[in-house]
Amino acid sequence: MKFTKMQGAGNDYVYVDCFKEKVQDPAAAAIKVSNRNFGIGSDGLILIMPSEVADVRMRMFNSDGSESEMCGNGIRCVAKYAYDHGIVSKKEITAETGAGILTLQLFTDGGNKVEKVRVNMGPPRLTRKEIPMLGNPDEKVVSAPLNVLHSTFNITCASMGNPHCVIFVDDVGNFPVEKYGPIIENHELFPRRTNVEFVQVVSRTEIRQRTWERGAGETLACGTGSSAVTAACVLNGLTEKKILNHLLGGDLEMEWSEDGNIYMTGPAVEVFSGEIDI
Ligand SMILES: N[C@@H](CCC[C@H](N)C(=O)O)C(=O)O
Repeated sequence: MKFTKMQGAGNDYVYVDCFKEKVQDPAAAAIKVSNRNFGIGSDGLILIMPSEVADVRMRMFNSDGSESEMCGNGIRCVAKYAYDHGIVSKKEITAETGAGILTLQLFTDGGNKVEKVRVNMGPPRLTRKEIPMLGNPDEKVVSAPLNVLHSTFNITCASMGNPHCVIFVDDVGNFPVEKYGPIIENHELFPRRTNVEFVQVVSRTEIRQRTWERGAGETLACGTGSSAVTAACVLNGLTEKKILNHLLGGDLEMEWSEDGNIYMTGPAVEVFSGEIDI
């Protein structure tokens, strides 16, 4: 299988061009290629596919083989691959995902390669039934208490096509993400599990985020997570609607716009290409 390794803010995936390649069992391939000792090493596998309703289609698999509806850092890299490898020739493109059809704006460098992408991530979906979460289906979850081990956290939850649980902490750098992340990911409140974001507010326009991803563990960045966090910051009255998010692997510019959609702007980088037996 021919592949290209790409990363967006350090959130790295193995990408397969399914305009040319066929992947029989993507879940098994995701587990194999993601292994950082015996495989290529990544947070998961992303298939770049033809679409009947958009310029390109993305399917995304976590490193444990589970499929997610959406990947924010991944969709920027899909857009870069599609433009740089001649699948599209426009600088505004559409992409079909499990979270619907998204519109992306591409920014190129001097060599006409994409270096930055702005994505309309759509609106945050805030009710329990949309996330999904147990409890009153029409209720929003904003700063609701959740007991984990011997601590109580106030959680704010949102779906960006995939589920997110946001927790504000005082010192995110020293927060034990590995201790609490997996317990909240698998908490009975979330029937499809959840991604978990730990966030420190630096100012009204700047935050720091670490993410425990469903199906992958702690990663260097999460684009859908950053979008859910932007909504959570505003809903809790902590920041303006336009913020700079510092993640472990880089920065994302975020905006919850007046049109109700969340816009994310960030880097997309091709690392290397190769071939692997699967
Ligand atoms: N890192 C991604 C999200 C990947 C999927 C997630 N782990 C899930 O299972 O929903 C991003 O940048 O959004």
